[in-house]
Amino acid sequence: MTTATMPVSQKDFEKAQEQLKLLKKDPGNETKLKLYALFKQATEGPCNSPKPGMLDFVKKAKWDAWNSLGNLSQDNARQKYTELVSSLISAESAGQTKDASPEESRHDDYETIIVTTKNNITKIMFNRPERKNAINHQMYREIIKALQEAGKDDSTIAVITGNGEYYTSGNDLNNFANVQPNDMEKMAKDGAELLKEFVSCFIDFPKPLIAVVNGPAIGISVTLLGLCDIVYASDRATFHTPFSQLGQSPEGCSSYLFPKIMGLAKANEMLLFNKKLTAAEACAWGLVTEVFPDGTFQKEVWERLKAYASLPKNSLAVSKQLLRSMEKEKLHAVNSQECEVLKERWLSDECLNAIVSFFQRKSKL
Ligand SMILES: CCCCC/C=C/CC(=O)SCCNC(=O)CCNC(=O)[C@H](O)C(C)(C)COP(=O)(O)OP(=O)(O)OC[C@H]1O[C@@H](n2cnc3c(N)ncnc32)[C@H](O)[C@@H]1OP(=O)(O)O
Repeated sequence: MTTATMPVSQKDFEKAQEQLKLLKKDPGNETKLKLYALFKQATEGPCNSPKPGMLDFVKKAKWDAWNSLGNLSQDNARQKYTELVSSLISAESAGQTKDASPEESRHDDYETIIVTTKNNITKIMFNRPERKNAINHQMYREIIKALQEAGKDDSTIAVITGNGEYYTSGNDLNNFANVQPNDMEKMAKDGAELLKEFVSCFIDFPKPLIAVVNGPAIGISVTLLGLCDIVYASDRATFHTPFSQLGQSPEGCSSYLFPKIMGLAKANEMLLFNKKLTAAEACAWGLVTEVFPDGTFQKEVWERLKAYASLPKNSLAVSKQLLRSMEKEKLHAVNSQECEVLKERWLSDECLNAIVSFFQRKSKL
């Protein structure tokens, strides 16, 4: 959470040092390192001392923490130190332990998704439950922004999930509604560009990206699972890619990744013939990593993710990038081609009839 900048005097800073000594509970190594780093930065400025040897673990951890503060000003470091001590004191007096489990912080500026960070995990949650989390243009843009930020923030892993009953019902069909005949070509061109950028963010995401599929998933939300590193699903989830039913064609690199994941014969059933999979089938076909009973889904999955997110962050990131690197160029080429084909599909009578049918309440999946 961002706090307003309030100048902190030298006297407040010294008082915070005294208060820290009164803490009854050990605040945990992570917090102690943060305090050490902020203290050094506040009193000596940016870290200029030579990096300790790899095997000098304690000194190296302290040096890394200090060095990670970069050019943070001494005033700001003093302020952050004072705030951290004050939050530790309040947490202790409220009977809470404030160790390696910081509070959840909510990222501002999003309307269609909720983005939070806690326990080294940035969670991006589709948040239009009354529309089954259908992805409108604003949501595509917000997810792009959230992924770009999550790729750079301090979190170790990122999670994508849905709020409410659905994971998501896929593309919001209103994205095609109310378009004047003269604007159709522009709608298709802009849509293809947005889609290409959106899928690219998944291809390039630099850290482990985990899908927590809390309920039914449709269309693009299913194809993107092939670009996630782990997929956990509730046994209530289903997986449906009704592209031909909608007069459309596969996206999210599924035309390339699904045959690799599940074999061509099974990919054809999903991508050509609209076969809807249960969670158990999706797991047997390799699209889902593990299925959990719905009653214990959230508890079991988040406990597991919390443990994963405490693993060394950089090691996870480089390993993920290694696993993806050989395919990246290919995936971008597939994404471009899929978007080109879709651009044409969106102008086809087959697609337009399917959309009209949905809005006339004649067809639902
Ligand atoms: C930049 C563009 C990129 C494009 C990328 C392309 C991607 C391809 C795809 O994702 S294809 C998949 C598209 N999705 C669908 O076709 C799903 C359509 N929805 C349904 O079939 C049904 O709504 C349902 C099966 C998901 C749920 O049915 P149910 O009866 O349980 O609930 P309702 O239909 O009453 O839903 C509640 C309201 O939400 C609206 N809604 C749900 N999903 C969508 C959607 N995808 N698009 C638009 N609107 C959706 C639904 O219309 C209801 O609204 P209402 O209360 O006003 O009637």
